[in-house]
Amino acid sequence: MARERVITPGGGSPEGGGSNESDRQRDAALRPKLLREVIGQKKVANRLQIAVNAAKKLKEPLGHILFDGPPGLGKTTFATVLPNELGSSIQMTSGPALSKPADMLPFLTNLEYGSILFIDEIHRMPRVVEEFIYPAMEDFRIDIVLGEGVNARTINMKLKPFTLIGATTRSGMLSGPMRDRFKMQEHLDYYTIDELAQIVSINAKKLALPMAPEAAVELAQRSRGTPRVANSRLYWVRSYHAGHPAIADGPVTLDISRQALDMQEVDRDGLDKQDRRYLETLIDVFGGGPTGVEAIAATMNIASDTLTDEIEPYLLREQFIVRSPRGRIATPRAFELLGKSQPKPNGGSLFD
Ligand SMILES: Nc1ncnc2c1ncn2[C@@H]1O[C@H](COP(=O)(O)OP(=O)(O)OP(=O)(O)O)[C@@H](O)[C@H]1O
Repeated sequence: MARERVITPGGGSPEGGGSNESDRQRDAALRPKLLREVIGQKKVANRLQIAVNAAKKLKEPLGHILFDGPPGLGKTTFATVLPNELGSSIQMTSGPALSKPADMLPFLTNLEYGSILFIDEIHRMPRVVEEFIYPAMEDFRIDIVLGEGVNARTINMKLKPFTLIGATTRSGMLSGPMRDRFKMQEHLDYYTIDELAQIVSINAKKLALPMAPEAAVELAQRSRGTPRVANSRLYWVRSYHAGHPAIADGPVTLDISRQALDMQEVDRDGLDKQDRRYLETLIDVFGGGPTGVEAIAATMNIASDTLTDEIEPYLLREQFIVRSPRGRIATPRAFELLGKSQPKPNGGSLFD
């Protein structure tokens, strides 16, 4: 298995968008170790398998890879599976932890032939660091400037050929030159109920939690198409089950799964309190929109990045909201969910 080294300049933690440290530790325990254990994302997994086979056969490092997609869909999972497949090591950091070129040095000097450097939230890396690693990505060398002004000298340092894996929830924020340096660019999409139910069943087994297949499907249906959400709901169902002596000895049934999720205020569409608060704000405060995301964020007292990266992608996909040039608009489905009637400006619908 791969050796994993997490080095964070400045002592920070390599946090990615959309998850806190305890989520990350729990995720790590449930993460698939090999490509064949990865559920769903079949086209991506097949392409990666070919790239891994080729790298092994040609005895070359894997080309640089960029993963993009909403949080919790498996970008880190794919990045950590690859060194296991290749028998190489991985170092992990994140864009916000790399504020200056010197922050890259511990990683670059620790590289081994064919090892992986994983940068989560790569879109948040400052431009100066981005430009510093271009030659590292292209020619496996870096230019270090020593001294200042007229005394400045540039030293050229050779690096061991390696693979950079970047993960981003916002590929649009990456510069063109950075994006172009990745040989493979893979987009991860939401999972089907079936795929998520498989992940739930496998992870329930890893946690030694007996669970009826219908209970796993119920949990999958309420997990916003996202494995990380499914994992966190699974941990809650496990606590609910263990916390009720009357049921703790039997398996988790459909009923138990429903009761646990109802208690956590996760509805049948998988929306939680935060999602409903978003829709309530948009409908009650802004009349269903159109309104800008900054205004919604300020009213909810929440960072607008959290809305755009974590809450909105699923609401958009499930058509509870739409985006227009003038801002976000609640759809009839959102009004229906909250039991509100839709205003008809000028006698017409918002969508006229
Ligand atoms: N394809 C998959 N098959 C099985 N389990 C998966 C898969 N993708 C993700 N998971 C599960 O979901 C958890 C979260 O996934 P992961 O941390 O890779 O998401 P991420 O996209 O990197 O999120 P972020 O960008 O927020 O860091 C993993 O620990 C794993 O348990």
